[in-house]
Amino acid sequence: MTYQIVASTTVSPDGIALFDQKNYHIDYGEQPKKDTAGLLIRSVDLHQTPLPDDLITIGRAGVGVNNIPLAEAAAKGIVVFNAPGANANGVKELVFAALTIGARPMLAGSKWVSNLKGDDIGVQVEKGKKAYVGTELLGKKLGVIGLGHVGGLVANGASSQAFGMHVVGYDPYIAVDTAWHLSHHIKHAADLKGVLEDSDYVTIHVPLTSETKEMLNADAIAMMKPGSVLLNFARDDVIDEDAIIAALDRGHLRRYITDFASPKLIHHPKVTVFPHIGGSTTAAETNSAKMVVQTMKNYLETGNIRNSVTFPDTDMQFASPLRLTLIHKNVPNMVGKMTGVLSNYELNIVNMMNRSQGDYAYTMIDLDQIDPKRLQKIAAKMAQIDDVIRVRVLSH
Ligand SMILES: NC(=O)c1ccc[n+]([C@@H]2O[C@H](COP(=O)([O-])OP(=O)(O)OC[C@H]3O[C@@H](n4cnc5c(N)ncnc54)[C@H](O)[C@@H]3O)[C@@H](O)[C@H]2O)c1
Ligand SMILES: O=C(O)CC[C@@H](O)C(=O)O
Repeated sequence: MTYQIVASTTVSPDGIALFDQKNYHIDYGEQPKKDTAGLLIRSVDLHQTPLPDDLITIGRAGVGVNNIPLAEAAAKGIVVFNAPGANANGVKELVFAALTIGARPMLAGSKWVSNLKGDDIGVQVEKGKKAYVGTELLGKKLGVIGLGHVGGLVANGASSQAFGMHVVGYDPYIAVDTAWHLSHHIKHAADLKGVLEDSDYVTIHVPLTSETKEMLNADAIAMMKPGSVLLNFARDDVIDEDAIIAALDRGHLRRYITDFASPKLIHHPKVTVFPHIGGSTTAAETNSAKMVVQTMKNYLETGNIRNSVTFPDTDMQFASPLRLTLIHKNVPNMVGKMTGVLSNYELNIVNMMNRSQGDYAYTMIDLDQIDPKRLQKIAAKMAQIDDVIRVRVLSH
């Protein structure tokens, strides 16, 4: 079987190349077509894009999935994958550049130097450099909101001897594994106020969700220390832009440094904007694309799920000739109904797995070899069970 993949040209070719020519046909673009099995994208906004019923998976070569209509995808049985942690180091390094930019007026100094004229540039520099005196990060307090892959690296790095900052972190949903990797030098704040009130620098690393939308609004900014610097490499909408601009204008915030451009921000004298390049390093792009393509392929070929943001992880060895996979609602007695259909056809189940996550569940059923036409008939019967969303038949 050949799977049709639509891949964005912005995704690293090293990742796309993992779709072998024997089993995959690649079209370049960002819109799924009628027979598209997999859509591979970066930041393109899919909220207005119709998702065809036969689309099996969407891969996001990156972390943030706010550009994908997750609820619609889950309801249609489309499994969405991202690449957790794959670009975290790239973002961390840019955040350290931003912290240093926040401490020292190096961009303004560099701009000043590049506009100097005459043969005595060295003399002019030595005379004029007093206008570009900065501060140091050593001993300053950094508040980190969100201690996942990026926030964890930033917090650990800033609290290390190399930077010597006092770090306080806030993450009410921190994963146990992530918490294990945090330096014991990092203090934990119980609430947003605890991370904001004394920090000289605050950096935010949360996903954009309905809960985190405008998390840094006027009330939160009012809790921040006067003269502090805010960094946002997460998403534009985790802050209230007007509230930030007002706080900069009245001098409550000293600088806002962000990876997200907007008409109001780009010309503000106290704002530094990057063109969303946190994950734009060769390593980050390659890691993200390879990670997500591997998970898409694994799902398409074996039905196993890893790193999906919409469905639970499964890992069942594909040792029998045939596999049925069913995406269904997480309601009682689904397994009973499925096995009921199979027993009507007197089929022997070789292996089975059922996992649920929120409103949805996923079942994999391995079977011995049977006539392919008979199996298609059985799959069609399974698809008619109430609350079953999608049935796939896999063979090898
Ligand atoms: N600028 C870029 O190019 C770039 C690159 C990578 C990621 N990002 C953005 O940064 C976000 C974080 O990336 P990551 O790789 O660290 O993701 P992650 O999933 O590893 O970490 C996110 C962390 O935020 C925490 N969190 C969730 N809601 C929270 C809340 N209300 N308060 C405090 N903490 C909360 C989670 O518990 C988790 O630990 C991404 O979702 C994406 O939007 C941007
Ligand atoms: O450059 C990209 O694809 C987006 C990177 C980043 O915002 C992410 O969420 O991973």
